Amino acid sequence: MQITQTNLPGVLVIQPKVFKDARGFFLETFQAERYRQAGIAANFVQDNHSRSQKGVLRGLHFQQTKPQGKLINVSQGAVYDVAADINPGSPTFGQYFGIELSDVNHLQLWIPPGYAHGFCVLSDCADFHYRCTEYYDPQDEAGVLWSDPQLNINWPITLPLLSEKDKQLPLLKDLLRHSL
Ligand SMILES: Cc1cn([C@H]2C[C@H](O)[C@@H](COP(=O)(O)OP(=O)(O)O[C@H]3O[C@@H](C)C(=O)[C@@H](O)[C@H]3O)O2)c(=O)[nH]c1=O
Repeated sequence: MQITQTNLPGVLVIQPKVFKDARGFFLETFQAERYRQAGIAANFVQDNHSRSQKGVLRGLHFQQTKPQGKLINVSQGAVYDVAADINPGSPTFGQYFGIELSDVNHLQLWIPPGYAHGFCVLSDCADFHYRCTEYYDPQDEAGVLWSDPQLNINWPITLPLLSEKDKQLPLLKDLLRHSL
């Protein structure tokens, strides 16, 4: 497995070792000791799977007091996945990292607790999996609008399909003003 650092502190791209043979392929999507050695020293408590159709965008989401670290992979299809630094105290505040994750490249993304996260679907359908370091808490969840000009994310789609909740997410500047 290969680990690549990104522009955001702690956000890592993981290329697992893929064993291909006449039957298909095999790969380990998680192995506690090896991922710990790679810098992902996390206690995972919840596994999630969402399926989305082409053009869907979910995000940008985070939990406020119990932030979730997320270890992400796509088992079917392709997505553009984004971690955004929304912490005003961070040297990379306002920056983001985006990467295509797919069932062809088998890449994984590790997003430590504290970042906002979202993705959009590039294939007809995508099965999106993520392992979290904190339990989901609907009272604690928050978000930033996907098209926030301050983040200026270069999404590979222009007219995404959004949940009603995600359409109404605030801009980062308004979120920070209210949390002061
Ligand atoms: C995220 C989540 C949702 N749900 C429920 C709540 C709701 O009825 C339904 C759909 O929830 P949402 O619309 O919030 O799902 P979704 O928009 O897919 O939310 C996810 O988006 C990505 C980008 C993330 O980073 C995740 O942390 C999570 O926020 O599933 C759970 O039961 N557990 C969970 O962990």
